[in-house]
Amino acid sequence: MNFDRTGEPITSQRRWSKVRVLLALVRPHRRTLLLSLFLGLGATAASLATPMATKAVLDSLGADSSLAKPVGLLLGLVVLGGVSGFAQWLLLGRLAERIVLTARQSLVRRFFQGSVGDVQRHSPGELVSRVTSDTVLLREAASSSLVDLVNGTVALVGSIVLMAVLDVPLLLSTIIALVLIGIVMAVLMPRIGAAQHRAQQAVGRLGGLLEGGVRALRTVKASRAEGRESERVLAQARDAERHGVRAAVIEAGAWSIAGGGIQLAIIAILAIGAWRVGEGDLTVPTLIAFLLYAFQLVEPVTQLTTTFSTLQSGLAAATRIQEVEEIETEDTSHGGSFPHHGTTGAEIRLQDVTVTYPASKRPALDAVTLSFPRHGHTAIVGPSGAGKTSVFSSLLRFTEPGAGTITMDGVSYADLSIDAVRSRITYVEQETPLLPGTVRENVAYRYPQADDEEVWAALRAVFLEDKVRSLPGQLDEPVSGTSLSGGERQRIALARAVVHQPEVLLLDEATAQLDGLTEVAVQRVIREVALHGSVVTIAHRLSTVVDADRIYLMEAGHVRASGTHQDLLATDPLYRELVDALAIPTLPEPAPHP
Ligand SMILES: Nc1ncnc2c1ncn2[C@@H]1O[C@H](COP(=O)(O)OP(=O)(O)OP(=O)(O)O)[C@@H](O)[C@H]1O
Repeated sequence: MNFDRTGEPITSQRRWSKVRVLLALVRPHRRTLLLSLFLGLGATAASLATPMATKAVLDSLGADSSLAKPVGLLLGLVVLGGVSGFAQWLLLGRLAERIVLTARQSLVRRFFQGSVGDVQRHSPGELVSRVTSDTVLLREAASSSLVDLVNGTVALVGSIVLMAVLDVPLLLSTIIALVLIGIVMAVLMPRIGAAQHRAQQAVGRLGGLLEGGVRALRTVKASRAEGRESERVLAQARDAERHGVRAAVIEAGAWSIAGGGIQLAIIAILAIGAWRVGEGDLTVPTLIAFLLYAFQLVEPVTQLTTTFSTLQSGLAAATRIQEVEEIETEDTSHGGSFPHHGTTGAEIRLQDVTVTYPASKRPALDAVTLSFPRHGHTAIVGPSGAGKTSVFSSLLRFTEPGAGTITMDGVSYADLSIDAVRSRITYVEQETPLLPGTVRENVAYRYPQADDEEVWAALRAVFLEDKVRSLPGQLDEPVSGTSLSGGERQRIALARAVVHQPEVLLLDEATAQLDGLTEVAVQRVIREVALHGSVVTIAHRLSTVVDADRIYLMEAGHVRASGTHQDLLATDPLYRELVDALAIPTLPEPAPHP
């Protein structure tokens, strides 16, 4: 039995599921594959018939008959083989590219349609390597290898049958060589596959580490850790090289054994054949035709060796692709929608909501009850790990609660589609990621139908109009080429939230210190959106909490207290501690209650 890297046995069921990944890729292109198989068989048939046609030419020499017919046949076979082979390779080249596209489409859709938790369990660099390099390995296995496998087998079996027609005793040495080669291959091929799988895993880890390192390049440099970081990434490159070399060495061994075995069989055929010709037991044309078949065997045998190796590498890639295929896609349209509502904003309630993450024993939210009114600003505060982000994840349905209910405008989330819920919520992440594209595309991301006037108005609201007008491309300036500061990036994300009046705005404030302008922009956005909609903030700034209409103080998955800033200051020591940490400068202590 073979074992994978984790020590888990590679059972026939797991092997079969990898094959299923390959077949699923091929299925949409089966007609093209069948056509190229058919053309390949044409080429194989032509090459199988060639020794017989050669024998016919040689036989006609002694028989005083016309040479024209057998020579014409030989020429015809050469043309048939050439044309079929050419057409087959053209088709296969196209098929390979289509297969790689099919695989990439399926993976990319999984990434974007899988749940946040499932997708983000993988490192981005790892996922990239699966889309870019693993699909290429799979492409070879799913296109030319499948065709080569069939053609090689037909050529092998056809040659043996035709050799048997020519002379059975001579066939014996060929059969012995083929059986020995088969045994050696059965032992070596799984080892090639395992080494290739490990090399691919190392390349995947390399992608993950590289992505993380480049993302944190400033920290790396400021910590003078360039050498350490590149060593960490290169260790994976060396690991990939080690396993790659191991696979190549085994492959070279397998290839030489296969080729060498056939060469030895040819020598044996030549020696035995020559002796039998001398005995008058065999004709020269038959021996030549037999030798031509034996020489022809070199190609299918070595081709099958290479094909098996390519298939192994494709199956190893299929395993890694299958891991992504196992990410369940979210059906965002399943469920009901809201009845037409004429009012602005939305009222949301969480009733006894409990959330426990798969990897965790303790619930992140434990029977939490919260309500967010249709209009106004509600802040959630609490120490790290209190469950604030989990409230947002539940509101956005990134996470489904294990117990309890969430309702929006009185309709339970259970009766609503994910699309219906998310269509009414605008979310500003703490990290405020900008997407590849222009300033306009980034600002209008949530509301793509926004016209230029609306985009400029949103930029104006967050004090970014002058900055964007100063860029050479203005709204068409790509954000990747723009040296936007951290605060400016946060304000682009805020502009994205206000380009269209949101019904519900979930704002996860940055924990890092905001520049004064950005802080004012945050307050302004909260105030304006809260006039007509519901704003819920995960607040990390004193300026955000003081004006909130209501504050929920969370601790260890519970709601510990709620009220206004002044209420909580007066009643809750944990809140006072938090405020002390947030306050710059510290607020004066409230006057003691009489
Ligand atoms: N995907 C996850 N898998 C397992 N545990 C998680 C996951 N996300 C959060 N947790 C855990 O759930 C608890 C609540 O996390 P949550 O992110 O909601 O807290 P938070 O109040 O937002 O913290 P912070 O202010 O540090 O962001 C923590 O103990 C956290 O470790």
